[in-house]
Amino acid sequence: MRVEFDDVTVRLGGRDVVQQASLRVEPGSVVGLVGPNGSGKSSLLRTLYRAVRPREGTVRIDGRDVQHLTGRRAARAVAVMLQDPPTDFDLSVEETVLLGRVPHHAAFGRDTSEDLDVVADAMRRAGITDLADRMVATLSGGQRQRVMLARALAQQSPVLVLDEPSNHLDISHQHELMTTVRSLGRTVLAALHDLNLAAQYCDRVVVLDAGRIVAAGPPALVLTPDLIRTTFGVDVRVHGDADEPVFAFRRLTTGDDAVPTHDEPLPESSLPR
Ligand SMILES: Nc1ncnc2c1ncn2[C@@H]1O[C@H](COP(=O)(O)OP(=O)(O)OP(=O)(O)O)[C@@H](O)[C@H]1O
Repeated sequence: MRVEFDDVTVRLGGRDVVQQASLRVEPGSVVGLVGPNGSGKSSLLRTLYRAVRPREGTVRIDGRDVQHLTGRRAARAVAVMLQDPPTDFDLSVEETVLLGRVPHHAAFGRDTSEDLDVVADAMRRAGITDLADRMVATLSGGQRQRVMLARALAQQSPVLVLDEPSNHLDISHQHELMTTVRSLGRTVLAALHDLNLAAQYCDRVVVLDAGRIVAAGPPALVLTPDLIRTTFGVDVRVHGDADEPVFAFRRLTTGDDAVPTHDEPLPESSLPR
């Protein structure tokens, strides 16, 4: 399914935390949202799964305004894996992953054998089969995050939203997660802090700064040292191939040139759309 943000502005706490964001995500592509803390990544994503209503603009899935979908249709279309999974779950891992099937049930419907198969497959993909009977509240942060991935996978929605999905995961599970996500063939929007993960696994990256989309395009074209320095205020050395850059970061030290601003021209490739 195609996802479109058309001139979206989000106002929270009396401030426009997302300003006139326009973005088109093609069906089956993996798009990474990157940007400093507070730049608006989560707020923009929240408009897609209707946790926030844009003050202006429209968010569409396959041409339909998400605000006009029924709750059930919206839940079938978009699954969400949040940044900080809840810790107060009084459910087992398997019961939690089964919650992903709810949008597929008729009212008061029971779990079917198909549900159980989908859940088993989702747990296998998320590497948590051996945790199936554990209570979620007893798991580590990374294990809990993988449970939330499995729940989102079990939802079988064509659009998947991941909000900083890897912040509790060790390095191996970070790569496993992104490999799994890429293999699904679904439309994926992921807020990511790790630019190396974004560069390696995303078809496109979208850079937000102070609520505005300042660049969008293929990672190797967008994530230039200049843009990284401007947006994140760090110096970067680029290793690896031109197609698959690997970044090493260094804090700007006193005496470095002043951090440039986005008023300076950005590479042409980086223009949104
Ligand atoms: N409910 C709210 N009320 C008021 N302000 C909010 C609310 N939620 C978010 N904000 C503000 O909106 C801005 C954007 O926040 P958002 O969470 O979208 O950023 P982010 O890029 O996802 O940040 P991070 O990388 O830290 O997760 C921040 O300044 C934040 O403080």
